Amino acid sequence: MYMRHFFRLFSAMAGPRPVVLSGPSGAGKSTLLKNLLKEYEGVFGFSVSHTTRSPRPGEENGKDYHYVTREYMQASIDKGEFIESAVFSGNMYGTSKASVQAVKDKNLICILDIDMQGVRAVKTTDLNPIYISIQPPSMNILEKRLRDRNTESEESLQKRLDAAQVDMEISKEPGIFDIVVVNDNLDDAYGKLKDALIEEIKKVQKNNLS
Ligand SMILES: Nc1nc2c(ncn2[C@@H]2O[C@H](COP(=O)(O)OP(=O)(O)O)[C@@H](O)[C@H]2O)c(=O)[nH]1
Ligand SMILES: Nc1ncnc2c1ncn2[C@@H]1O[C@H](COP(=O)(O)OP(=O)(O)O)[C@@H](O)[C@H]1O
Repeated sequence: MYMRHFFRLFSAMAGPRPVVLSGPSGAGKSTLLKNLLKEYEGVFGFSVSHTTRSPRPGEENGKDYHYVTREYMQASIDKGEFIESAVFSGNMYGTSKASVQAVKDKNLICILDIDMQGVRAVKTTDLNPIYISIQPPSMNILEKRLRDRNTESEESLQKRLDAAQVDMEISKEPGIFDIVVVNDNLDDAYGKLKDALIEEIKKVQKNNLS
């Protein structure tokens, strides 16, 4: 009884559990998380990563990513400012401590969109997120969606497809993810994602109302 009370108090102090969305490039992570941020404003907050890749048309510095140089990013990593960082498709990506803290300070559920290297690194921290894998229905559909997105050069597209193959294999290993959502029909996938998060969503809504 006493222990249960203690744990409840402890988890309330720690705030809501973060959510990690991972999965191959083109699986639909950004699309799904943008829907969540829109439908549940005041519940979710996005952990804005740093990257050395160039912004795509429509992307905003400080909103989608913090776009930085390699020199700046490496110096910040060396100073210990990052929870994790990785090289993906020739560019550096990383989650700064400040990005996650900014979301936690607002008492929101922090969403991290990170690759498999990031997932492994986060598992060694005390972040304790819910791990969700977003997977495409097939390699062919993934390739079509990535091509239709029209954001990548042929070289970048091939690198993403190679990484996707590895990602899809690793994601089958039991124990890495709490939930796997196959993004075939978007509305169905979004429904499954919401179902997986509804407990945490309700907790935050209740806390932020009281
Ligand atoms: N480890 C890690 N991966 C990240 C981070 N930010 C983004 N990524 C991953 O980097 C990969 C490439 O992201 P991006 O260039 O936006 O391309 P997209 O996935 O094709 O939209 C994706 O798998 C992201 O999940 C980060 O801070 N850390
Ligand atoms: N269920 C779906 N059906 C068809 N197209 C989709 C679906 N989900 C996402 N897309 C499209 O596929 C592309 C890749 O999705 P995106 O969210 O950018 O993936 P990720 O963030 O995982 O790289 C985008 O152009 C997006 O509009």
